Amino acid sequence: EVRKSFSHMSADIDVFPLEKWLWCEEQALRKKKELLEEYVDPQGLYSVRKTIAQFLSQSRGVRCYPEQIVLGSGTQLLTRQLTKLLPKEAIYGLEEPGYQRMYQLLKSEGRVVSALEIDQKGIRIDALETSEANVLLTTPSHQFPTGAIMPISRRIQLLNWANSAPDRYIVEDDYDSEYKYDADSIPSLQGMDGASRVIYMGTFSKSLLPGLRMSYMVLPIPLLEVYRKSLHFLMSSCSTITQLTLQAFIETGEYQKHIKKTTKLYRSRRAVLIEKLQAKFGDTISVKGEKSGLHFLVSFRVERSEAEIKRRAEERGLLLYGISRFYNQSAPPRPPTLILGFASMRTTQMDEAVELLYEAVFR
Ligand SMILES: Cc1ncc(COP(=O)(O)O)c(CN[C@H](CF)CCC(=O)O)c1O
Repeated sequence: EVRKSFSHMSADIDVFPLEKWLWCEEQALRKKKELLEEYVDPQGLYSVRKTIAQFLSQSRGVRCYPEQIVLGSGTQLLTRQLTKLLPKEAIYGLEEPGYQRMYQLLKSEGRVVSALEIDQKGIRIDALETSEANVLLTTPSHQFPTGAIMPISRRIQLLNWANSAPDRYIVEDDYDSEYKYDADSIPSLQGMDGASRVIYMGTFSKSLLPGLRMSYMVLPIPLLEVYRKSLHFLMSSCSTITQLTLQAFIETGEYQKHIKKTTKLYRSRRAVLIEKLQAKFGDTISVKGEKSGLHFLVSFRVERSEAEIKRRAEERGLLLYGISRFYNQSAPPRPPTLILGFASMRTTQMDEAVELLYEAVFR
């Protein structure tokens, strides 16, 4: 149904290789069921972390030992654990616009958070340097939500920033980095970091399903030592079954196959949707952030406000998300801008969804 088809938070279950996943799950359960009798390693099963470390090295140039990986059921939960490893007087810098749930999480933890200006290359170094922030959360692969891809030059500046004062860290949130269309994949910041300044965050929510709640962070060795001392009491928050199934799914090559297949599918869904939007809206819209990831931004050169467009869409049964949800400490700019996801947008739904969007903007 077309109601949630523009949502950047939803996946398309019809695209998920359920039969293969179930086969992996059955193998895992039959061969390793005794692991379910006990609590496994708080960081997640070593064998699973080894598989993920190998995958990260090949796909993202992340350099780490399995020991440095911590599995967690969600990026937020891992970030909460991370704040307990960092100096308690740390000041957190987040991108503006940025991942508002991370901003809200840090505030709820009583942390000092400053929202920092970005440009078309991602976080601005001058904004970072004039701020008091010493822990920066950034999304260099595909800035969330604008889609900016951070070039190597800016990445080097960022690493220089992190190395020019003590207790500075960069949290590299690499969500949906598996999907690149018209841009070559730039290796991770973590792989360029020679000084244990980068904490790498990843998730299977975008490449597989958010419902699996399988995410991970890669801790630099010094922080791993703090983790082992201060968070040793935590039990793993990820289901052992899901861990074992994911391991089998990666080791049998099914994960790589799925990424290839969905990259092709999402590339074409994205192209067809943009074509239909441009055919319908002409030069009243501008699209950006479509070179990678599972969503892009559309700005509308119209008088109507974002809130008004959202409301009229909902009246017509179409759920929309506006850019203002990602502004934490400043007002969103004009013109009204929406974040349109295409991972769960079937091509058969596009005409209806675009028509409803058009009515919400112009009727
Ligand atoms: C920047 C960013 N880093 C990670 C995740 C993945 O988190 P997890 O599934 O917990 O591993 C998301 C997921 N995207 C959010 C949930 F869909 C968007 C919410 C909204 O827009 O309110 C994200 O945007």
